[in-house]
Parts: sequence; structure tokens; C-alpha cells
Amino acid sequence: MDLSLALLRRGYHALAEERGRHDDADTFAARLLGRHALVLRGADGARVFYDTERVSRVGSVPPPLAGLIFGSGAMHGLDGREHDVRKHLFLDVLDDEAVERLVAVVAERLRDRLVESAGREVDLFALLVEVYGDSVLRWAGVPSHERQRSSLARQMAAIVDGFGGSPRAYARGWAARAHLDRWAGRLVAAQRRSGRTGDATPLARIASLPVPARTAGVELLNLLRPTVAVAWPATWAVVELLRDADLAAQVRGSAGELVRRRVAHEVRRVRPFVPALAGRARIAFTHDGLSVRPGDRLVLDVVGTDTDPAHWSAPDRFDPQRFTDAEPDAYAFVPQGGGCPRNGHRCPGEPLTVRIVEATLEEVGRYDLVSGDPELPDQPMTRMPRRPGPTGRLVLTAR
Ligand code: HEM
Repeated sequence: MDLSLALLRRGYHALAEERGRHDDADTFAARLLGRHALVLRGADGARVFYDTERVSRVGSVPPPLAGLIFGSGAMHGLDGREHDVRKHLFLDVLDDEAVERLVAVVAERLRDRLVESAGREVDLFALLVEVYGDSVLRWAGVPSHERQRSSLARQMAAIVDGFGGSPRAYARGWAARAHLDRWAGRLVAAQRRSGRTGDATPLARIASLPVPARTAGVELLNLLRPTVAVAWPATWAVVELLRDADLAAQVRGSAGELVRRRVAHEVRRVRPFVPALAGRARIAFTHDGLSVRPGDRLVLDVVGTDTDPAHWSAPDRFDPQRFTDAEPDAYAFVPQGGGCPRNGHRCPGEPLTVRIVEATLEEVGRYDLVSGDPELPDQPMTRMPRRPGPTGRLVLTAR
């Protein structure tokens, strides 16, 4: 079966099942979108995948998916200098100081919303979508009012929710994409017309990219939308507190800082978001005894790498302690891509993601948590991106 179909039908399990048919080999040959493909797992596979001499991203993700999730013409599908100009701007816009400013906005907004919600049932995921959306829009300097920010945040979440093969979610995602692309393109055009060239907001800096307004709008959304997407790992992280009272106690207060970081890593490892990443061979080469020709597809098995038994002991167990002595390895841990963000496609928003999850655990950790329906099941492994069940009706009580 073509891997695209397997992924749509079997979700996060798809590549493990295909690998099972190849004696659990780290590398195996398959077909993706009608072409020969190599599926790569583990740190060695990730090193190949992130070798820009051998692997290109141009045309690696088909437009029906790339257009929805990244937007048309986004940096995700670019190589070389064109990619690097945009990527370096993103890394500058998301430098440590800017990340801390945004995290402070998130923490303050979240604190207010949790105070308002205490004692009542809340849908934590929906609340986080609104809080992160509101915060990132204000931080980015996007002129807007509060109700508009809530609506924009929900539309950004709809785009993210649409990538995984649920036909209804996919249609909702495209409706949101069409609307948000127009909105962001107009915003960039207005920013350019304003002539405020000294303006240093993230909006102004992205508007200054030497690309058409619509493309700059797409990249602006690539800053805003994935910040809203942090609601997925953050909700999973809170579920771990709900399911483990000892862990809930450990993440509290200043003493919990290191534990919060470890939970932020572990939750991204075992609660996958992206199942796989795709590239195309630039040149002919051989890896693990299997060959590719130029144009063939390369698939990095993200789930398989993050749970590769060669690197992780008891890989399926949620165990934040595994990060006690070291930060994750750049190639063995790839929930947001691997290698070096400056020279490749690794996610530039990874430090921000970690900090937002940490801040969320700190704020939510001020409360005792009870699920209004502890039996609410997690979404199945075929549903991408997958969400947990019991936070749908969460009651928070001040401690
Ligand atoms: C739920 C949290 C997030 C997840 C799971 C995630 C995951 C990823 C993955 C898997 C990639 C592709 C890596 C590759 O192609 O090699 C990526 C790229 C990217 N991410 Fe994230 N990300 C998240 C949050 C963020 C945030 C918060 C931002 C920005 C504020 C961001 C901006 C980007 C951009 C611009 C790229 C394209 C990088 C490039 O092509 O060079 N992401 N992300």
C-alpha cells in the first residue's frame, strides 16, 4: 500500500506496521505518492534526512496537505538561500528575549482565565487555544480586539486539526486557511502601506520580507498558527498531571522548574503530533544497503525515531526522568524535526513550545485538578493530530 494511504488510515501506527513487514528494519523501501521511497528511523536515519546536500524539500509534501498546514509558498518547501533568509528572520524574531516576552504574556493571560474558570467545568484545550492565540497576536503586534483574537485562534486551530485525514476536519481546515490567508495578506499589505519601517514588531519584521504580501502573510501565519498548536502538547502535559498525583506535586512552584522541562520533552516524545516528515533525494545515494535515485522520496519516521529502542529504554513508557541528566539529542529526538534549526528545517519554534508548555504546567499546577468525566477516552491513534479525552471537562480548584 502507498504510504500516504497507510498514514491516512492507520495514523501514528502506520509506519510501525509497515516496518513490521520488513523485519523491523531501521530503513526500508516503500512507495509514497506513486514514487520509490526510503523510510528512515533513528538517529542515523535522521542524519541522512537532515543532510541538505542529499535531501531537498521542494515538492516533498503534496499541495493538498502543504497548502493546508504550511500555506502556499511557505519556507517548509524551500531549499537554499530562499529558505535561509526566511528561516534566519524567524530565528531572530524568536530569539530568547522575544520568547520570554511572549511566555510572560501567555502566563498572565492564562492566570486570569484560570481564576475566572476555577470551580467550573472547562474544556482545557479550547481555553488554551484562545489563550495562546490571544497572546501571540498581541505579542506579534497584530491590531485586533479580543473577540476577533478568539475567533482567529479557533480558525488557526482548525487548520492544524485538519491535517490528519478526517474529511470533516480537513474541510474545516481549508475553510479556515482560505479566510486566514486573505486576512494575513491584507494585514501585511496594510503594514507595508503604513510606511512604519522602524517598527520592530514581529508583524512588521515579517512584512519586510522581500516576497509578495500574500506569501509574507503565509509566513506570518507560520508564526501565529503553530503557537496555537502548542495547545496539543500542553493539554497532553496537563493530562499527565491529572493521571499522576505525584507528578502534579513535583511540577509545582520554583522547585518544579526542572520537572516541568522534563515533562515538556517527554510529552512531545510519547504523544506524537507529526507522524513523519518527507523530503526528496537530490542525488543518488545508498543508506543501510538501500539505494535512492534523484527525485525519490525520503520519509523520516518521527514516531519510530522518538521511540527507537536502540536509543530509548522502555520507549513507550512516559518517564520524564529520562531527561534528568541531559537535554535531548538533536537527531534521536525529533518531535519538531532534528539537526540544527539554522542550517536546516528543524522547527524554529521548539524553544517557544517548550517554554509555553512549562508555563502552562506552572499555572495549572496552582490548582487541584479533577476531570468532570475521567472516563472520556483519548482520541484513537488513527486521529491526527491526536488529543486526550479527560481534559474536555476539567474542574480546577484553588489549592
Ligand atoms: C505543537 C508544537 C509544534 C510542533 C509539534 C512543531 C513541529 C514542527 C515540525 C515537525 C517541523 C518540520 C521540521 C522539518 O521539516 O524538518 C516544524 C517546522 C516549523 N515550525 Fe514548528 N512545531 C511546533 C511549534 C512551532 C512554533 C511555536 C512555531 C513558531 C512560533 C513553529 C514554526 C515552525 C516553522 C516556521 C517551521 C518551518 C521551518 C523550516 O522549514 O525551516 N513551530 N515544526
